[in-house]
Amino acid sequence: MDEPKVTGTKPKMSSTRMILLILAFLSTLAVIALIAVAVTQNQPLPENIKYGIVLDAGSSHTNLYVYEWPAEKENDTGVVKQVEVCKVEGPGISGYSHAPEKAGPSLEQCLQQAKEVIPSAQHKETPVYLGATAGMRLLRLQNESAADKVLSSVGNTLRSAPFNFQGARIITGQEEGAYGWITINYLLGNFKQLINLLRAETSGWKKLLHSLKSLSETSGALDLGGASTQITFVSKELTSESPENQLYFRLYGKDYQVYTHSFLCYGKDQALQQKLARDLQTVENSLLPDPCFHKGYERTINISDFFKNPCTSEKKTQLPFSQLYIKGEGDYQKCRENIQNLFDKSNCPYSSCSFNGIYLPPLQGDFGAFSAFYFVMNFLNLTSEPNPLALNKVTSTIERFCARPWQEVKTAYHHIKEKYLSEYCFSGIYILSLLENGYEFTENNWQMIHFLGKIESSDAGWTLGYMLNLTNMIPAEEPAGPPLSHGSYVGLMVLCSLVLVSVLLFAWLLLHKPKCLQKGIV
Ligand SMILES: O=c1[nH]cnc2c1ncn2[C@@H]1O[C@H](COP(=O)(O)OP(=O)(O)O)[C@@H](O)[C@H]1O
Ligand SMILES: [Ca+2]
Repeated sequence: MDEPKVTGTKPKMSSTRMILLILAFLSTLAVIALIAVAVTQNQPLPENIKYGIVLDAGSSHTNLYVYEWPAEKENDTGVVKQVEVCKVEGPGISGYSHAPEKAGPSLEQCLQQAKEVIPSAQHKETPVYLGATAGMRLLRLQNESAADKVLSSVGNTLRSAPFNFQGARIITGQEEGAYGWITINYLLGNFKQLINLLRAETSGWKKLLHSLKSLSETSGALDLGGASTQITFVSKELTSESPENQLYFRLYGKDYQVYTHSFLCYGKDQALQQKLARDLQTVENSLLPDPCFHKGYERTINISDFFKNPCTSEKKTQLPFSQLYIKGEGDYQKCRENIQNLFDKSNCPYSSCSFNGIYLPPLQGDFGAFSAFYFVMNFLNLTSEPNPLALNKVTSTIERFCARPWQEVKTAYHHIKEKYLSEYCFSGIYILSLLENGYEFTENNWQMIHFLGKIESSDAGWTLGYMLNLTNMIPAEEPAGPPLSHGSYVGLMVLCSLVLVSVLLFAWLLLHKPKCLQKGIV
């Protein structure tokens, strides 16, 4: 008798199917286990936080900054952030020249605040640096021994704090410019290489695209203080005509040729002193009508100490009065012409200059403008981002603000310190003049300037760059490390697993040959 053919082959087919089914089941289990292990076993370790303190001893006041970063990642870019800022009461340390022993104790309140922010177990290992800028540069020129005494007083106070004292010194204008440039580019993520982008877990697409755009670009830095101002940017001019303005950096495996210059006496407070010293050359009596102050505003100035300042001493004249009475006129145009005289464009020994015969290569790329550039423009509502205002809009706003009578301004902004409020008109016009007449920004590249106070949670300024450099946190070469972040690693594992499942499914479909495949429906 013939055995029915079908019954002999049927058990063979179903055993293959069984094996495939078991395989598929086991693979799925394996994939689930793989993902579970990846998620649980590869959790980042609890972070060990480090701290650093920098005091910015500026001409007008001192700020203390506390920074923190995860110890394991200190060579990565963009991991250090500001966690505290404390404004020291009273004047800048150069204001203690008549009582230097009081300069140090003035810092104590802010040091106390730093002690509360940083866990006490870490006080001893936390470095503290003090950098003094143009106020102390001027004091050193005027009275070197007074400057030394002030520095030794602040040094003594910092040494007696529980932190790791690393020095109190006057930084050069070049350093101030360079560290400001490093700070903003570090915070903007401009030093990030592709590998860091892959590691960045928190950045969204927008940030990623921004970083990609700026992979090969950096932002220039414009810093306006009370006593000096700095301009720093990457210049594409290969040979520099003025070596003292040229800096070379190798950061995260890339070379940067950076132009920088610091103009002493061109911070906004000293620029006002310079302007008044010029006005005093032509004044007929002790009454000075001043177009840079609001109509109705009056101020009295003591002449006796006025010309002791190195920024005004060249203009010293004998005057038959000891006090000068300033009366505001609120006239934009006259003030602008007045301020313009501070920028001497008459001689340039190079192919191009800013002013006073100082070399300036062609302006390049975006600029971050911070410190008083930001304070003043922010007060005037002229910091609009991401679409900066056009130059003519900026000019007309400042013109209108200067034309407002002082009584009206005072009433409208009664919460603002009179010292600042009375000078926003002058400062606004000075900023325009410095950028337009001094550096020759035009309406075409004005919008490349971005007025910024903070980047994420950190203030724009030289202090962060100073600390990064002194703690060796910016390596010349890109640090080696795990190429992927925890998030990217898990993501990749999931992706691989999905591919694996799809392949297995496909194999099963091929072997199983469901009817729809055989008929060519799928
Ligand atoms: O809130 C503010 N509004 C206007 N100006 C401000 C404000 N805070 C600080 N400033 C000014 O910013 C400038 C900061 O200069 P800084 O003290 O850093 O001098 P430096 O950098 O030349 O040594 C000073 O002119 C100070 O008056
Ligand atoms: Ca400053």
